[in-house]
Amino acid sequence: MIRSISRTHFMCCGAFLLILLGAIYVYSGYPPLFNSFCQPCDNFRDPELKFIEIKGCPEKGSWRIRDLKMETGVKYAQPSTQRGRTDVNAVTNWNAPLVWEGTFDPVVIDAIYKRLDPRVAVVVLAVGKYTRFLKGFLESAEKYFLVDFRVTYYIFTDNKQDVPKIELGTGRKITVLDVPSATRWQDVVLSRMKWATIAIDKQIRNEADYLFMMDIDSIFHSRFGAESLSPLSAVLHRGYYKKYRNYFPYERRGTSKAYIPPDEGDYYYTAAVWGGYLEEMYKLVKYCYIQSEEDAKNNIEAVWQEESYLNRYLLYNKPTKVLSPEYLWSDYDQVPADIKVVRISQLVKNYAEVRPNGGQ
Ligand SMILES: CC(=O)N[C@H]1[C@@H](OP(=O)(O)OP(=O)(O)OC[C@H]2O[C@@H](n3ccc(=O)[nH]c3=O)[C@H](O)[C@@H]2O)O[C@H](CO)[C@H](O)[C@@H]1O
Ligand SMILES: [Mn+2]
Repeated sequence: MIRSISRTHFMCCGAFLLILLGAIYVYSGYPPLFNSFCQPCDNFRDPELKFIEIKGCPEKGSWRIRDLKMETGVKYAQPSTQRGRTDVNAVTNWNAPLVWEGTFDPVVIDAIYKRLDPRVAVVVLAVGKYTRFLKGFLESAEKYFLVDFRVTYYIFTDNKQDVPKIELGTGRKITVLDVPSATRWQDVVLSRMKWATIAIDKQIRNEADYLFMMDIDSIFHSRFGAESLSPLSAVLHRGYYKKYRNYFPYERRGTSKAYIPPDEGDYYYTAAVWGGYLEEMYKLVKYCYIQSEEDAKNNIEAVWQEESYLNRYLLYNKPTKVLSPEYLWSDYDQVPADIKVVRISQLVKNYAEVRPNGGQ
């Protein structure tokens, strides 16, 4: 009798303990046990190529931008179901936001995303004479780029001594990494994919939740804020956002891994600004790197280097946010009426002087 009571007693205590532990686990905010810890890390399947295994994601991945929570008491204008931008389309045909000035309220956006406090990595190359662009880029980014967020600029350069000392805001820092010099600009722009892949593996994965790839020859002029964040965000190239898809400068040679057939295509995206979850970006930069290596083995260089692979990837793996050309304009071009704000703009530069092998 005593033995049977103590057995029942023991089982009850055990069950109670299990329930208690389960409750603690759920309340502590951990992801469900049987859900993947690294959702964005499934391998990428290119429709025409064989299975490409791109492994990554050893991270816990508890940070998720889809969490659209806001505190009580935030004061902002009521959103309208009737009024909004009518001169541009603010949604893609796969129902992702297409972000223009007037399609978001910065107060609401900041109230949502500052709570999440993501660690943002910005990867830029400044090889050869391009170190001259660092000062303007960094100083203007400190004024306008994700202000009050944690940002680390990863500067890849062959010229460490030319990296300027810039006063940085709280929570912001610069990490300088060595890369070799190059004799062709084409090699530099393509190498961005390789260095980003390696640096994510070695270092950035432990230091960032979100990653942007950017050109260095640019100046920020206005807010470039958290409205740009999503699992995978790409920017419409200013030169093609009103053009018919067959005029896009996609890679059209069937022999290249970046090939896009005629009559296909959504938008033409620039490779000068793009960003996303660290693991989404890892998949994408590694994809561009692997595909360009494959092409190189066959003596092919895609027509617009990494931009060509990026465009192929994004055609078959749609971005979750598309940013208007406000998120990368150019000082070469006049600003049309539909661009209400130039948030960042590429500088006019003397290509022949600044690049190791000249060229346009
Ligand atoms: C607006 C736009 O669509 N820009 C694209 C276009 O830019 P651009 O013609 O503006 O190319 P670019 O000369 O700025 O090169 C791209 C970036 O590579 C780095 N760099 C380049 C050369 C060099 O000697 N040292 C160096 O550091 C630097 O960060 C630079 O900003 O074509 C390039 C090559 O296809 C890239 O796709 C760019 O993203
Ligand atoms: Mn550029």
